[in-house]
Amino acid sequence: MKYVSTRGQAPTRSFSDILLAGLAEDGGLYMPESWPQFSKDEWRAMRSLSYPELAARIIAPFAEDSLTHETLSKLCHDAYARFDHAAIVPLTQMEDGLFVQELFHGPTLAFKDMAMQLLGRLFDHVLNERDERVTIVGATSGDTGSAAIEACRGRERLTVAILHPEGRTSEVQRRQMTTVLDPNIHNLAVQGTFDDCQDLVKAMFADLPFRTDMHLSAVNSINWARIAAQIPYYVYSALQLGAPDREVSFAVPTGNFGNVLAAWVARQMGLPVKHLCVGSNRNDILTRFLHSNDMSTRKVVPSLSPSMDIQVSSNFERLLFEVMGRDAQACANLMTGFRTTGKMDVPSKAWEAISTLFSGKELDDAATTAEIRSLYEKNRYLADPHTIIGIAAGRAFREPGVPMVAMATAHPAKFPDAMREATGITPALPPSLADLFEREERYRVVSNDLTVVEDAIRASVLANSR
Ligand SMILES: Cc1ncc(COP(=O)(O)O)c(C=O)c1O
Ligand SMILES: N[C@@H](CCOP(=O)(O)O)C(=O)O
Repeated sequence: MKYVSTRGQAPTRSFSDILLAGLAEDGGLYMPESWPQFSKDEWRAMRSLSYPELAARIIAPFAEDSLTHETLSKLCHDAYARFDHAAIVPLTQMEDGLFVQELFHGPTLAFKDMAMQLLGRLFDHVLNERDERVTIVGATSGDTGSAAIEACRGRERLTVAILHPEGRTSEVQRRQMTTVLDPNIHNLAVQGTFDDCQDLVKAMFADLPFRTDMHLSAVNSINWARIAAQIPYYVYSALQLGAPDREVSFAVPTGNFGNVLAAWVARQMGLPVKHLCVGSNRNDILTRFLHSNDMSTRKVVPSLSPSMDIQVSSNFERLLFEVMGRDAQACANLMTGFRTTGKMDVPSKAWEAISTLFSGKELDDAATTAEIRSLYEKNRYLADPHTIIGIAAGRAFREPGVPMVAMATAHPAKFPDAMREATGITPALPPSLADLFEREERYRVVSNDLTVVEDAIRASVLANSR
């Protein structure tokens, strides 16, 4: 499979090239040239596969120019060996027609492990083959950072610098990042929001001398490999619920739009996905857009679901590119306009195509707490403040005869204060993290300034190469 940029001004590349490149040189996001297709019989045959085998089968067509099936299969088996549930992504019925799929059984207790455990191994494999090293820069609102750090710690060919917004993650999330003291891991607490961190990452990629010097690479969902590795769990639950002989819908709590985009990709590949429902907190740019074509940024408000405190959803660009008939120039114009004005005038035809398939529901903090409490009282199920937003969205748009699967994106123990407030229960961290609050922390506070951040990263790379 070859990959093209959504902005049309970067060279077409292979899977391993885009794995290492992360963001295209023209500022665009890489997309596969075409969508791999599976026939109904091929989907049916996947029902008997274990999760790692299914993941290898789904990802293979995206990576066939770079990895043999045997290599990919081995990497998938290794990646999911560390998960603490036999099913990897267990599916539970919550109510009539409403299911919850748990994606948080990996080492850092959030759905990011699903892709990141594979990504760390893919980086290692490709860099060993090429005898190269890279510097990974990532932005996190709480979960991507710890998942990336856990997947990349101690890997010789990787230096990792993760930017998080100072004081805007939960304490558990921060400590999961800052207590990892391996010499190749560097945490920067930026005095700003997640959107500032993401802007800094994109600005580092746009600074070509810095990008080339540092051999920059990305672990955020701007990296296509992240999206590819998030597709299999949608396939897994759809097959369990009767696909390809029955339609299924998904509900996903949304921030950077990477998770739900993977569900949309599964649909592009022929999986019968009827509807995609996204949930947001008060930072509701995406749900506002779906309701009324209002894609305008507002000030980010801290919420009980900090990982979704995002205004600029990177992956929306990929969807836009596709629904505008892959017109890269039109896509580039819209993205440049959005960056300068904070408002995007999505053509009405594109908006209609998107809002026919996607629906959105917003929950403020009070509603989030009430929903956590009510689900616990009815089902004795503890849903974290992100997951509950997806469940509420799924419930709102459920249709008779079409199973709705809501994605449980984080373990409730990552957000103890919110859980205690809603239910009176403080969920325990698993034994691997039981001493998290006694561990030493290491991070550096930096201003929201490109030069300051680049200098800090240069120093980290130098220190790691000694
Ligand atoms: C727990 C949790 N839920 C939901 C989201 C939103 O996912 P996405 O950014 O892929 O839309 C995130 C952050 O990405 C998260 O960490
Ligand atoms: N919510 C995310 C934000 C970054 O998202 P990504 O999927 O693009 O890495 C986080 O937890 O950091």
